[in-house]
Amino acid sequence: MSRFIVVSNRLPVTITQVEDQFRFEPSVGGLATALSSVVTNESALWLGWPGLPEEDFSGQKEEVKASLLELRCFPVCLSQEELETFYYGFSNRTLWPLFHYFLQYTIFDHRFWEGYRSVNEKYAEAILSIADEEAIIWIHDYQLLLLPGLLREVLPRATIGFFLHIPFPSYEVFRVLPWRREILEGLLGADLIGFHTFDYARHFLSSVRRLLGYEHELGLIVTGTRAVKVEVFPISIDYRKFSEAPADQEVRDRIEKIRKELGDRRIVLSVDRLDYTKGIPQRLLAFEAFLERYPEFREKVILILVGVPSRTEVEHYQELKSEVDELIGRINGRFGTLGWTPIWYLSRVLHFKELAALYYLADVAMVTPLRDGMNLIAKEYVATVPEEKGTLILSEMAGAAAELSEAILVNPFSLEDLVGALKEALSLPRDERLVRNRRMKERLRRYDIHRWAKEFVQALGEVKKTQENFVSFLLTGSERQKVISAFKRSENPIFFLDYDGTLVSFVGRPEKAFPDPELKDLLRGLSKVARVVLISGRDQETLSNWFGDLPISLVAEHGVFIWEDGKWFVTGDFTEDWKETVRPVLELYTDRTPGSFIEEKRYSLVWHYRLAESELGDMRAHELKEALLDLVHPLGLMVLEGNKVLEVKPREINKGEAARYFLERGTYDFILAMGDDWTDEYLFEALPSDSFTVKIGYGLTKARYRLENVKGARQFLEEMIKAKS
Ligand SMILES: O=P(O)(O)OC[C@H]1O[C@H](O[C@H]2O[C@H](CO)[C@@H](O)[C@H](O)[C@H]2O)[C@H](O)[C@@H](O)[C@@H]1O
Ligand SMILES: O=c1ccn([C@@H]2O[C@H](COP(=O)(O)OP(=O)(O)O)[C@@H](O)[C@H]2O)c(=O)[nH]1
Repeated sequence: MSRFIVVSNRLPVTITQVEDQFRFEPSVGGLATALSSVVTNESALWLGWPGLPEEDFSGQKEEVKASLLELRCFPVCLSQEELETFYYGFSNRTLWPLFHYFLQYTIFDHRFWEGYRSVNEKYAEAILSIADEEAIIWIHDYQLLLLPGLLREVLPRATIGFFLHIPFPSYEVFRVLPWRREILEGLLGADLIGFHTFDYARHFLSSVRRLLGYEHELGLIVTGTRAVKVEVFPISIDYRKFSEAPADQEVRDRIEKIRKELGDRRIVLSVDRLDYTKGIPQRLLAFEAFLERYPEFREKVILILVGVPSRTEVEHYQELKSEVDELIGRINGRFGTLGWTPIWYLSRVLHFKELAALYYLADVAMVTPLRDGMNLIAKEYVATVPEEKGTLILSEMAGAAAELSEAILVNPFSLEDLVGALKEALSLPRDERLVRNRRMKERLRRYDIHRWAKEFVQALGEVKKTQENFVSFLLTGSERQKVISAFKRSENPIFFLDYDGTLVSFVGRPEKAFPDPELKDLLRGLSKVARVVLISGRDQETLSNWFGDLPISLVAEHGVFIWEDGKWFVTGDFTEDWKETVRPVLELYTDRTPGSFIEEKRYSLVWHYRLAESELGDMRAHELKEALLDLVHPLGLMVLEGNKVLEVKPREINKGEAARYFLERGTYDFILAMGDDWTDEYLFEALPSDSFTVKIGYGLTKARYRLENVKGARQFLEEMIKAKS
């Protein structure tokens, strides 16, 4: 069994076939390049696709597998058909364009989706063959969005991290995906989800909230069953490897050779996979416009354009290739002279040393994608180029722009911006270049790829610890029997039961959550075997209308009123004059938040926002709470935060105080309390330590136990009745 497993669609090595020999070469692409320096540990294994359809090596599968295992790579072999639907289909004709805001290129095809799901399942099976609950599994990128959820079903305790290398689009774009919920649920199988930038994380959190209804606090999402952390980790590079490359003899020789060929011409460098997200045609058009507008630079500048063929079976990539070829031909034909070709075009993969030589030589690197998750070329260039020499032109739409703010930042859709940036970059004084590069180099040196990986893995461990605070025991198995046996032995038991969210589920309007006949029977049954106190935030009238016919006690408004022997009495000397001061503030927020409304109780005012648009509701609730804090304190009031409600009420009223009223007037040898939200935490906290306290649902709690939902709570209470009969 392996301890640390990295999973990505592409292994960091790709198989290529030369005659009947297989060669294993490093894969190109940011992810493969970045992570290859992370999986170095003996017990680590990298699982992924080796880059060729399995039909191409079917006769030698075992041999290939063995060679890959020696490199600590565990292959997931994919057939041509699987690649069609999973890789060229859903991954690169649906998710890739959609997540990069190319809606016009996005195809929604059910066949692609089926293929995507089944290949994700195939990955899950492969992982399960080498991992158990103790494993740390780090999954990468958009090809495997369902994998965390699939693994979680089988390994509920495993440590699973997920990192997305491409942008997560705004909710308005993501919402068009027909399988948007499945995708989010798949991701939420992870313990930690990482993004390159704060904006991507923000977009993800917003989609989770709007589509699945899960809130978050400082990036911690609490679903019905788990806590998942969302964090920002901008990927970096192996800084040392790049900064030290120019000292390597082979790199020096290459530099020398190119320099000789170019003389003192200035170099503008452009390196990308040939991908429509990279803004290559726009860059070429800008270079053309630059030569046109500034003739003094003709013959003095060369654009070296490296375009690495990529995803060549997808039509938009083929179209891009033709477009780039044509543009280069046109520009070279238009401006070229016998001694000067304006654009040198390399349409192949360059190896590290070739690339390093170009980075070293380039006066300007033009990194102007229309959208890019991060873009490592920008970082590699800054790390390699001498500090007094290079200038980086960087697109605002690349994740890297969030860190490399000393670059000349451009909007890649603006020809004017691009042309102006080229002119500025080629004219920047030496000192200015030095200052800018030093700052960027220092940042990359400190936060390199090792730090990135280390911080992610560390954060993964911390999430696991945070989760422990959430997990009061699920009330199952022997623990459940223990509680039931204690109840069976008791002679004078008491149950404190919350109503909404505990005995009935939430609905849009509170008055609609009335008790069903089964619940009434359940409470009647319970009242025969224990003293039952229904302890709620609801008003007196509702509670006595609904439950007045049962032999149970009722607590209304969190403890203001108690119903015993068929009548209500008030538990303290409360006033309501404060309402005139507080009500206008609540009204102001109600007017500003469609869907919200005020509920007036005898001694409290409640602002409900369950029906408001979720993000707006949360934002307004936050603002309202702030606005109320200063106001309520001198009035002896407090603001209580419940489930999509804010309640203003006298400070001394809470469910804990209400429970004390009963405990001081009787001797009980078994105390059970059940509740689902913050108002019930006062109850859990106030009870003696040997009480049996149960939180319904998942969340931070003082309760000893947890039950998953209303259904589970009712089932448990049924068992309690049976135990005594
Ligand atoms: O595997 P391919 O389909 O050939 O594509 C190559 C890789 O492209 C993408 O790279 C992304 O990750 C980089 C590192 O985090 C980031 O700098 C860049 O902005 C992203 O586009 C893709 O995400 C990888 O999965 C591919 O392997
Ligand atoms: O000829 C090339 C072109 C690119 N790369 C590597 O490919 C990666 C490209 O990563 P980036 O994040 O810029 O974009 P991606 O291709 O992942 O979208 C970088 O690490 C480059 O060093 C390479 O090895 N040879």
